This record gives sequence, C-alpha cells and structure tokens, in this order.
Amino acid sequence: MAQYRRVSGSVGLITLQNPPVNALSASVRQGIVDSVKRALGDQKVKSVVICGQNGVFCGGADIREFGRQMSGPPLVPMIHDIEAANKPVVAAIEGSALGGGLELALGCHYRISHSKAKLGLPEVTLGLLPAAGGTQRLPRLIGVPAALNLITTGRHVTAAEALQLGILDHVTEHNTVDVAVKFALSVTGESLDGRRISSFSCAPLSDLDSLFEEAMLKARALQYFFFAQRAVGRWSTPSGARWDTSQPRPVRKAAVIGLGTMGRGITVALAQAGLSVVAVETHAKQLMEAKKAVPSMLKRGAVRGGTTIEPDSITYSETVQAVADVDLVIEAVFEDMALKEKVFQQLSIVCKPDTLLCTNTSSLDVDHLASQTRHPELVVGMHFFAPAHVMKLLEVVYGRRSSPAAVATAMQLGKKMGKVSVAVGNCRGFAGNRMLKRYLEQAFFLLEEGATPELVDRALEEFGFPMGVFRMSDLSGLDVGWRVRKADGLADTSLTGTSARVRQGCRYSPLGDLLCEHGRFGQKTGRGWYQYDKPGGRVAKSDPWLHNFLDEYRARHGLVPRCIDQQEVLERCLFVLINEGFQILEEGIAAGPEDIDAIYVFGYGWPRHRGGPMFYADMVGLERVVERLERYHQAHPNVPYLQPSGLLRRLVANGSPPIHKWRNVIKNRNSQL
Ligand SMILES: CCCCCCC/C=C/C(=O)SCCNC(=O)CCNC(=O)[C@H](O)C(C)(C)COP(=O)(O)OP(=O)(O)OC[C@H]1O[C@@H](n2cnc3c(N)ncnc32)[C@H](O)[C@@H]1OP(=O)(O)O
Repeated sequence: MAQYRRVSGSVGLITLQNPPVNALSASVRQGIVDSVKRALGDQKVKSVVICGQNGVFCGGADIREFGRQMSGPPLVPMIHDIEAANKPVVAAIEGSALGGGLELALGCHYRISHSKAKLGLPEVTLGLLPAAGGTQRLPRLIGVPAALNLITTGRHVTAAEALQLGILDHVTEHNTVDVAVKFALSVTGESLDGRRISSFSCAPLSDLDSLFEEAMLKARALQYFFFAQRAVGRWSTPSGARWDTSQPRPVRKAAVIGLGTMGRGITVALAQAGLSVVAVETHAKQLMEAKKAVPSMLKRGAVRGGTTIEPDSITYSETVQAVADVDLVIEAVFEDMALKEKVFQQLSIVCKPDTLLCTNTSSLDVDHLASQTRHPELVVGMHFFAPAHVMKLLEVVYGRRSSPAAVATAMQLGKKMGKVSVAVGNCRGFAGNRMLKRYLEQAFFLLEEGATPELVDRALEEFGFPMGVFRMSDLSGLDVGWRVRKADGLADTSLTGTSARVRQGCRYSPLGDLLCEHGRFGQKTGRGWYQYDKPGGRVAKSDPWLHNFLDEYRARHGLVPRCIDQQEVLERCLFVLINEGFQILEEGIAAGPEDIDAIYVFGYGWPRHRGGPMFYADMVGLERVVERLERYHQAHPNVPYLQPSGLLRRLVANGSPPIHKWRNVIKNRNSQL
C-alpha cells in the first residue's frame, strides 16, 4: 500500500509501504494511483513527494507476484499519469531505486537521492527488460550509450555516479525526505515543460552503428562465456582421462592442514558444502585465532546465503594424527616446498591408504609433492583463490601420476563447494598464475619506460577489470611475488648497472623487489604502488614518493621516459598474457580456450563481457595479435615471450579459425607428436 498525507502545508507526501523493499505490488500500485489522484485533486497541495518507508525507496516490481495472475493498476499508465501531472512531483530516493522503482522515479519531475542510495535497471538479471518506460526515458535523460550500458548490464550505480550521469538532480547526506519536501516547496508553480523526460528527444548519435556493434560484441562474448563455463566441466587430460569415464569417489569427511587465511577460507567452503571437516593447525596461537574466525565467517555466510550450518561440522586439532579417517585432505600451509614435503610425508603415513591428498599450492610442483607419498596417484592440486570461501575459481591440478578418479573427485568436490573447477596440468604457476606473471612483468617494464601505476591501472580498468594490475598487487601484497622471485633466484637487488635489469639472459625489472625492500607491501603496510591512509586502508591514493622513486630509478639506469598511451598498455599487458595462454594450450596444460577463459573471468577479474583472454584474441583477430606481438618483440628482443607462440602462428597459418575450432588444430598437432 501507500500512505498519503499533507506536510509543510502544501506538499502531498506519498510513502510506499511494502516491506522489506517497498516493491511495487498490486496494492502499492493501487496506493500510488489513489494518492496521486488525491494530491492532484487537493487545491491546498501544490507539489508532491514520493518516498519509501524504512529508508528504501523501491526495489522494483514485486518479484513475489511474478507468475501470478496480474491484478491491480498496471505500471506504465501509472507512471505516465505522474509525469503528466500539473504539479511538480519529486522522488525522494533512499536505499535503492531499482527496476520499476527507478522507472517510477524517472516518471517524476525531479529526483533527489541520499548519497548512500543505489540505482539501476537490473531486470536483465531476471531475464526481463525494463518494461515500465525505462528503455524509453533513460536514454532520453542520459543518452543512448550510458543507458545501454545500464540496461544491458543491470549494474547498480551509486548516487554519485547517477548524479554524474544526469539521472539525479541532487544528492544529499541529510534526511532525504526533508530535503525533497523543501525542494518541492521551492519549485511550486514552476513550469514543468522541461521536466517530462518522455518529451525529451534522444540526442542524435553519429556512431550509433558502432555503439550497437559494441553491444552485439558484448552479447556474443556473454553467450560464448555461458557455454565456456559449462564446457570446463567436461574436462580431459592429455593421458586420456575424461569427465565421462572417470568415477569420482565419495567425500564425506575432509581435512584442512594449515589455518592461515587460505586454510580458514577452505575450511568454511568445505563446511558450507555440507562436509564434516577436521581443521589442523600446529601453531597454538594461529589455531586459537582460527577457532574464532572460522565460526564468524560461517555465520556471515549463512546470513548472506540464508542457509544453516551445523556448528559441530568442524573439529579443530593441533596434530596431523587427527586426519587418520578422512576421505580427502587439503594442505594449505605456508608456500614453502620443504615444509610441504614434510606435510605430505606425514600425511602419507597417517591417512587411510585411499585418502586423496590435495595441495593448495599456487605454483609449486605437484608431481614433486606426489613423489613424497606412498600413493602418488592420489595426489592432485586444488588451487583456491583468496578469499577461498568466496572466489568462484578452483584450479584442479593433475600431476603426471594423478589417477582419473583423483581428478574426478577433486572436480566434483569443487562443484559441491559451488566453485567453477577447471582441470589444468602441472607447471610453474599452473595456468592462471603463469599467465599473470607475464602480465605483471609487462606492467613493470611499462613503468620503467615512462608509465605510472595510475596510467596502467586506468587503461586496464577502462577495459573492464575491477582493478588495475598495480591496485590488485597492492591488495594481494607485493611480498607474495617477492617470495616467489627470491625462491626462483631472481630477486637480487644487489646487482648494479646493466645486470640489474637482466636475469637468466632476459629482461627483468627489479621494481617490485625494490619496493618490498622499502617495506612497501601494499595495502597491509599502507604503502605499495599507491599510498593508503593507514595500514589496511583500502582507498588508493597517488603517491609522490613513488613517482619520485620511479624518476630516480630511470635516471640511475639511463632510461629516458617516453609517452605511453592506453593502447600500448593494453596490448603489452594483455597480448603477452594471451600469448602465454596459447603456449599453455600448445603444451596441453589446459585442454581448451574455454578453460583459460573461465580461469581468467572467475579468478582474475577479466571482464565477462569480453569473454576471457582467448575469446578476446579471437575478437581482436589472431593476425593482429601476432602482428603486434612481433612488433613489440622487435622493440624488446630480450623479452622472449613476446614472440608469438607456435600454436598462435599455426592458427593464423590455418586461416584463423573461430575459437570453437581451435581444439581441432590443437588435437591435430598433438596427434602428430
Ligand atoms: C512479469 C511482468 C512484470 C512487469 C514489470 C515491469 C518492469 C519492472 C520490472 C522490475 O522491477 S523487476 C525487479 C527489479 N528489481 C530487482 O531486481 C531488485 C532485486 N533486489 C535487490 O537487488 C536487493 O534485494 C536490494 C533491493 C538491493 C536489497 O538488497 P539487500 O542486500 O539489502 O537485501 P536482500 O537480502 O537482497 O533483500 C531483502 C529482502 O527483500 C526481498 N526483495 C528484494 N527485492 C525484491 C523485489 N523486487 N520484490 C520482492 N522482494 C524483494 C528479498 O527477497 C529479501 O527478502 P527475504 O528473503 O529477506 O524475505
């Protein structure tokens, strides 16, 4: 329903009332129609404000009514009548104005919003189109490109963005209804001619064709990705193991070894999947902290997902002996081979002979760990992404001796945990991190050549990544990569002169290592590629220290900074990552391009509407990718992986078949080996 009352003498205030989000049920629509009629018929009322009760404007059509017989007044004429009113109508938006809620607000003559409100047309996420005037009014108000973006993505925008786009007239930090009532008083009697959005003409666009072409490309990418996501479940390995011929084993009880950040997340993910879990941590302090953290993570998850969790599904232990009867173990100790070797040797003794032993390593050799056990065929990698109970991606890494049943079991467990599980072969960094390494290195090189973290991140964020490479590095911690580079014998900052920027015969940038030596590990230390207001702060700010440091670094190494544009940033960072993807396909580490695309979309923030790196390469054109890589390789001959991979060249030589035919080219090649 809707409540109607007169306030401040001459303002008719209509309050939508339908908890929890004031959705536009039949009775709310009836309430609005009746209240508007009353307000317009009352001589004392000079203007109208529409708001929602309990700090929410309106969550849109009442989804609970979908599928039922339509009753009550329809939305379109209701909104039309509001727009046609001869008294100003102001929407006072708090909380959310979504779907039909935003469409109602667009029918009003003015929109005032609280700064914390969210607005959007999310119908597409429900398989609908905005059918209450949104597709007509929004493009007229903010232009076709911006409206198309909101309508086709369904994304929610903040009040600040909505103001910038022109959806809102005013944003306030104060009581929105009070501000709207005052505003309504101030516009009493003013002409409404320029306020009825449906009478606006749509700004003509010279490049409408390219706009629609772009939208079509997005649609193609999303459709491709829909199938790619499903294709990864039909896994296969070069040894011939396949999803449809491999029998997974039942897993009822699992264990996690090591309760750091990853181990806790994995424990939560397993418990949420309904398994009983033995959580092992040999350090008493860490164990105590985990015992507090895990239940509260579970509780938060249950509130979010509306599920219940058996509180005693997790038992904690300080010794590995506690895992004697489990079906599967996931090791998540510190990323140190010697330590992991010891854990696997112990597990091999303690566990039942048929227990599956998994490692959460992000890059170490799964075959080597398997060799520490009595049953190497029961060892696989289960590479989770942080936070492990939230991130959708799981790389299931099969080793040379992993049995088909072991791979099938890990894949099925991943699915049970709600993950997108992708089977990949064993190599340094597996598929995702191996490709990421190339991307990161190019970003460092770009800084050496004259770019700034801001410029690189802006290019990547405009491409669609939720955060650029440097903001991401600050978030995940610069020390993570530093440790890996040290273990690989790369991070040696004592080198000077030319050798400082060359390792193992290839170009190397020590910039990340140098920052770590300055204690700049990213967000956690409050300093990294950016500065933060405090350790743990989230808002990245440009750091003059860093810019000065880069200037000095370039001067020290005789590097003359040059102007670098966004196109070069994208090509250098993305094409080199794509090239590594082709190399991975060629080596059989990933079975098909869909696997790589799923890994990048679910694990690394690659924008879904661009389909994943391999699909993107197909869209850009393989010839162009080869041509650009060759050009960059000529300019940087000491970066060998800028050379187009053999598979990429072969695909071009085969007339650049579309992505769904690449597997044939890969298969033909492998069968000739
Ligand atoms: C078939 C022909 C129809 C013609 C329609 C004409 C055009 C209009 C179309 C539409 O408007 S479609 C609906 C568009 N709106 C949405 O998609 C919004 C969906 N909701 C949300 O995004 C969020 O719920 C929220 C509004 C941002 C609030 O988020 P928050 O995290 O604060 O709370 P939630 O836990 O998500 O929700 C709380 C509570 O509210 C229920 N709910 C939310 N939206 C609706 C709705 N539109 N209709 C009915 N109920 C809704 C949600 O289920 C939760 O309820 P409980 O589970 O707690 O009971």
